[in-house]
Amino acid sequence: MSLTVFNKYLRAPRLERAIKIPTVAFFRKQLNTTALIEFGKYIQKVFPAVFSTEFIQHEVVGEYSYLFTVQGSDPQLMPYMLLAHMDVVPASEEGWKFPPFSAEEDEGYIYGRGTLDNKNSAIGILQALEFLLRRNYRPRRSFYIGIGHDEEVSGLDGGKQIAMLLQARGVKLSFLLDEGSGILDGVIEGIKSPVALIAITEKGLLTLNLTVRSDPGHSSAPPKETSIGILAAAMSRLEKNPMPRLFGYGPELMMFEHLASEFAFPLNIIMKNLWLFSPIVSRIIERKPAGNSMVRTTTALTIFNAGIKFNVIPHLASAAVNFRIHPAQKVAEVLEIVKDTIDDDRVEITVTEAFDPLPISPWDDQALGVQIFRRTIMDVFPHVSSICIGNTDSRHFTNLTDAIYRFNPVILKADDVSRIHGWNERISVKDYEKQVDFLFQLIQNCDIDKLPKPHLSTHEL
Ligand SMILES: CCCCCCCC/C=C\CCCCCCCC(=O)N[C@@H](CCSC)C(=O)O
Ligand SMILES: [Zn+2]
Ligand SMILES: [Zn+2]
Repeated sequence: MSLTVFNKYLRAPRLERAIKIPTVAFFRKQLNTTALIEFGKYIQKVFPAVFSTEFIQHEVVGEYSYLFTVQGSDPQLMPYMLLAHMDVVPASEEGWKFPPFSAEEDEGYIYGRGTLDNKNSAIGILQALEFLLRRNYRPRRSFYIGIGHDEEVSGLDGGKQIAMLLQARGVKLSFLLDEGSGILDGVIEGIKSPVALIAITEKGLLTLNLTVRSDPGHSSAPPKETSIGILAAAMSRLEKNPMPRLFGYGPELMMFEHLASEFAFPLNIIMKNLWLFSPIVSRIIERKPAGNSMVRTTTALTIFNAGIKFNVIPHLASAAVNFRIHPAQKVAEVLEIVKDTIDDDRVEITVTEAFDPLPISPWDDQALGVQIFRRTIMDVFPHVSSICIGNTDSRHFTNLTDAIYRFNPVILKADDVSRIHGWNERISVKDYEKQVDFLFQLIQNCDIDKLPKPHLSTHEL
């Protein structure tokens, strides 16, 4: 059942009102809890059927996160899970066309923090379910919905607690769908038509704190080197010496091979023969930030702190560097390279957070999740497997399933990727309604007895 005519329950105003609630997460334990509470009240108000249907249980986990258990009518079918988060990264008004929590609509776009990451999924999932319930739909297959409250600051108190609760209950999932990729339109140079990339793994992460201590003193008689100068030099070395190219050593190889037929001649031949051309291809792809993130472990200098007054030499300078680890590398190896690159004992290096790249989810035609996604997006976009360049709450669920997929059915154009965590994050009203439609259909497709026979290759879809 496709939604050609949108019902009022599927339209965007519910997302707009959710965007206006500033559920900002600054650091772990530094969350706008007033807004998180308001968000909880808001979803109860606008999704009454979700909260009152007798076969749906809702629980508040870790004070602000939500877990919904939708009891299907057939207990023989293995459940699945839809995951999203309500928290957002901070946004200052500077640089935005409209204030980031205004949800202003302009030329068909809703502007605001969380429109892509990730209130579009949180509200979209609940909105699709609310609509199904109002049509008296009772799912056959049970499923869980997790709406985390601290994904942007690690997910340890929200998403992870949900995962632990389900694990303690002995739950096993047939698959899990989270944010983390999208339908790319003009993002990959050389491909004209939109492609739906479903991320089957997720990069690892390493955040380091760098500290330099030196003697404080009067700025009128400065030493040759200060804590700021030493630290700045170390940071600059890290930025000027990117991590090695690893293109072709992870699932991105498969992704580009799958995509080969979407490229025009001669790129299609080149992409089909990456065993030979990957050194050249990686040099082309790395020129843009999103492409670079596919090619290597990325290095991002994100925090720099030092000094209190213009005429005081500071004792302490500290900074943070955030690495996103390519699937072919591990934390330990990245740390070794960092130490060699900095090569200065005066720079104290401490690990703030670290985890290796996530396991690769099944991508064969037999995997239920794959069949469902094929079915749900088949008529609209070709799809291929990919890597999620950011991190998601789904990484806390590896004990519940090996089939974790990261995909938002939202069209991302070339300039959209930088809007995520950046200025002018936005979603078109049309795209949001399509996302709800996708979720509405996906829930129903999970109940189909026999899914269509898989196609042999992705470009046939
Ligand atoms: C050849 C070019 C290919 C380019 C592919 C780019 C695909 C981009 C598609 C979507 C954007 C990625 C969004 C990732 C979602 C990340 C969610 C998030 O922000 N998570 C936080 C978690 C912090 S706790 C570790 C994060 O910082 O990653
Ligand atoms: Zn997110
Ligand atoms: Zn994010």
